[in-house]
Amino acid sequence: MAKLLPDPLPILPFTAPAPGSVTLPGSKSITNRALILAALAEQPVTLRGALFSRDTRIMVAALRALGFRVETDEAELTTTVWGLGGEIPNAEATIDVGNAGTAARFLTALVCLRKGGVYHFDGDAAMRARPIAGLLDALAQQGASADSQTFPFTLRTNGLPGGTVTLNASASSQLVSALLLVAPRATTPLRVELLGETVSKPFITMTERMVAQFAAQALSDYAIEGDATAASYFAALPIVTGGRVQINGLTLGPAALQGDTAFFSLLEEGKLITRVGEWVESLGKSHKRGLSADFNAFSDTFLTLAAIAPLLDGPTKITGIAHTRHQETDRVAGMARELRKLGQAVIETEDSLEIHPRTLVPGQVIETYHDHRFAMSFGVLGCHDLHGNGQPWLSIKDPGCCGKTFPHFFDVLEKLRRASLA
Ligand SMILES: O=C(O)C1=C[C@@H](OP(=O)(O)O)[C@@H](O)[C@H](O)C1
Ligand SMILES: C=C(OP(=O)(O)O)C(=O)O
Repeated sequence: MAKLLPDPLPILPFTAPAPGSVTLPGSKSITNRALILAALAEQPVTLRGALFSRDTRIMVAALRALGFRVETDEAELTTTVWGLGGEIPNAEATIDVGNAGTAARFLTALVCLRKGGVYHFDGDAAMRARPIAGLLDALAQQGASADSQTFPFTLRTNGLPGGTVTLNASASSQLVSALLLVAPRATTPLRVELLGETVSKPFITMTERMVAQFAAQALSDYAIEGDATAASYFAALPIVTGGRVQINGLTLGPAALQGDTAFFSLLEEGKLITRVGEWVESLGKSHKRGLSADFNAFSDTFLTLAAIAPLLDGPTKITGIAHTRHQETDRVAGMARELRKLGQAVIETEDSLEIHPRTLVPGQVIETYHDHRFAMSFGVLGCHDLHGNGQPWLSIKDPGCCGKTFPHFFDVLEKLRRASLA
């Protein structure tokens, strides 16, 4: 467990360039998919390099509530799930999905494999506003019935007979991924016909590839990549502090499962960073021009760029992010509000933000809206030495909310700062 942080947490700026090394936590998206796929396997599967965070603990607790045997070893970063080949042991369970989108969507589809099951789902207040209706509608076409189209709901399940279902996944790609994860266990082939446009497409490809990995052979071990979204904060750090950071555990290239690695290419093409092996290096002051990019395919990283946009020359324009208004919080509105508090000029549309850098206003407490990405993104901005004397000028409210995906984030940042002074 991460140690208790002061709330609000003043961020100590870096007074020297940041040469240091970080090891990424395991990917949230891969860990929570692998937990589901391991539960569906015919044999025990051990996940290695697994993430231990609020979202993955929620998934483990839910699998146990459903009757699966799951053993975790946090020191070793391993989790073993005794797969039951598509059987869901418990016919009735109460499942708390917190604010984990992956758990919410994937478990809703998983329990439908059980004939005659009754499952009571609920989550955080924020989850009650997040999209699930499209998935419930698709599952209803397979014989499941829910007593509400939003959390909380009780889901009565009837197995997955297969055939064609229609799905509107314009709100979240996780609705598609949820069906794809369980489809191989349907009685006859299950075909998903998508209605309308889908967001966050690389996450659907990740699901397809992982389903194929688990289907190809009876796995006993599965290695989890480092979290590429978490890596975005350490890609941004040298832009803020100068110097370079070594990022261990990031998988790049064609083998990479995570589309969020596109953030690195964006910063490289924008000449904000350069990469040599695992090292990410700032290209220095003269190159710090604002960027324009469509973030639809890797939107979890838009907050990382938006938060450091005040330090870039000229405007930064971020498009393709309307769907993020229905995530942990309304991320577009929240980001505009926090940047304006810091004195920035922000033009907000339904699906975009344009940030025009202005002189930063010190002494602000950043509201985090129970959203880990606000805490971590503005945590990186706070590393900028605004006053030139190493004194904090920005604080983060509820910094512990980073525990959703990266419980030790602020410890890692502080270690890097200390390393920069050595
Ligand atoms: O499938 C996944 O693991 C995810 C899909 C994306 O969500 P949406 O499809 O809701 O955009 C992403 O934002 C989320 O952090 C993880
Ligand atoms: C959108 C996110 O999470 P979730 O899995 O809850 O959708 C995120 O981690 O940025």
